Amino acid sequence: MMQDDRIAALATPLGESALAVIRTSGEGTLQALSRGFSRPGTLQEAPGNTIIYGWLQYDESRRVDEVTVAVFRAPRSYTGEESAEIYCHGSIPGIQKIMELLFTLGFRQAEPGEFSLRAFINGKMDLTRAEAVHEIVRSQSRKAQSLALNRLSGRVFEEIDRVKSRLVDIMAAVSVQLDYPDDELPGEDDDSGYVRSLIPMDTVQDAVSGLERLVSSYRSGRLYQQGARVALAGQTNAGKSSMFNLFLKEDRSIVSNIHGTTRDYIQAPVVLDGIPLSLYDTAGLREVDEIIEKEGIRRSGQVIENSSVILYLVDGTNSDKSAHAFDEKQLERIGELNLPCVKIWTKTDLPQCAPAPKGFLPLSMISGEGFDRVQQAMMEALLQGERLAGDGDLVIDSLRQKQLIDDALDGLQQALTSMEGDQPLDIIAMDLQRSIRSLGEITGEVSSEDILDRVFSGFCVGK
Ligand SMILES: Nc1nc2c(c(=O)[nH]1)N(C=O)[C@@H](CNc1ccc(C(=O)N[C@@H](CCC(=O)O)C(=O)O)cc1)CN2
Ligand SMILES: Nc1nc2c(ncn2[C@@H]2O[C@H](COP(=O)(O)OP(=O)(O)OP(=O)(O)O)[C@@H](O)[C@H]2O)c(=O)[nH]1
Ligand SMILES: [Mg+2]
Repeated sequence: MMQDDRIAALATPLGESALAVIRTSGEGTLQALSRGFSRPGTLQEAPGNTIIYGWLQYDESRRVDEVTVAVFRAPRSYTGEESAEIYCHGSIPGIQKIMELLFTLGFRQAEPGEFSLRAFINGKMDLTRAEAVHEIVRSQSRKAQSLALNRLSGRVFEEIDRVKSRLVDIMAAVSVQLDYPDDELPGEDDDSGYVRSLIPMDTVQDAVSGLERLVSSYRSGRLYQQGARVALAGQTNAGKSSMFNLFLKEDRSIVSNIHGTTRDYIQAPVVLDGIPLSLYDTAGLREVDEIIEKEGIRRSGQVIENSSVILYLVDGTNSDKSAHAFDEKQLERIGELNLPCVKIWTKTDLPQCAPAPKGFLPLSMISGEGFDRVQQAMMEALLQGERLAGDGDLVIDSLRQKQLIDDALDGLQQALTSMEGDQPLDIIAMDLQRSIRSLGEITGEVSSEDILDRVFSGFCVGK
């Protein structure tokens, strides 16, 4: 990607809307834009952070749209470059015509994430903030958006920077010793004590626990951003579709006492505790020869295998022994797949319902009794020991960041082991250096084209 040319992109969805925003950026943007503007002088002389009204046009007789243009002067803009935002009418052909005009004026279509890439290159934001911009746009729940806002305001950056600067201080002292090994070198026998005086264990331990906290927030970060797939499974008539409707608070899936009512699985989105869930009602499991139902069961099997958590329902009023054996076989298979599973005993409102066996949560779809407990158990299964994040918590949501923190932790743990094993100072220094490098990569202080490509290519065009 070149940084010295002018880029343009639609920043809002392409569709019918009251207004649409087209972003432009790069040195010479206002000069270029003014050649297609009804008031070229006004636009060129406009101070930064002002809005100019006028027409986009090839000339007086070939007008393209009536617009307002927001003017940003370098370095006071999102990208840090001279920029302009065009507020036009939100019509698809209108937008297309404006983009064509911009191309003839010397702008090119921006790559995905290119505005944010430029902001990073021009020192407007570090990589954790740039990733947060993208995470905000993608957030599917209010909680996910709040957590991404914390990151945009620099909370991840600050935490990483805090840990890193302590390690850098240690490295500085270590480097001096490595460069001038003869200075104040104590006796050979007392080497480890001297290494420990240069590298305070508790500072390294503190760095480890800070980084471990961040890594462990990743699971809930993922959960808030990506959500989870929840499959309702069990034999026919167990109450899966009833439960599906209970989740959605809507009569969405057909419920009947005829076994095999649901054949095609049904998917619906639902947000629970700020976590966007994809809920699947599946075909009841049973041995059948009928070809359509058989296919429905096969497809449901795939949905179940690909879910993050399974809610397995058993009809508590069914006293049939072979039915119980069938359930046990299914649960065994789920166990083998290593999928988290919540076992639910349904129809507890009916007098013929047997008491829920050990490990099963009782539930009545009619009264809703037990539903809170089931939802809670499902969340616990999804979080696997993590606690739910609060709005103000520091939670990471980038696999890239998580992997780099893992690398940094690895280096620190290695350093600690080497210290315990009284390894020479230069070996320990290499481990510390590796950690520092990984931390620098998280914020983008250390970066390469590859890294930047990986971060920004997933963005939307116009971001
Ligand atoms: N019109 C508009 N609204 C927007 C954005 C945008 O790019 N344009 N944003 C895009 O994500 C978000 C806000 N983020 C922004 C970040 C920095 C600057 C900016 O111009 N910063 C300058 C000037 C700051 C100042 O005047 O004090 C700077 O940092 O130097 C603008 C928006 C959401 N709303
Ligand atoms: N009393 C009572 N009836 C229930 C309960 N849950 C489900 N039912 C009834 O049980 C029958 C089957 O419920 P569904 O939700 O259709 O069962 P399913 O698991 O989706 O069945 P298939 O689609 O055939 O696999 C319906 O008549 C429901 O009204 C419950 O908790 N209490
Ligand atoms: Mg059903």
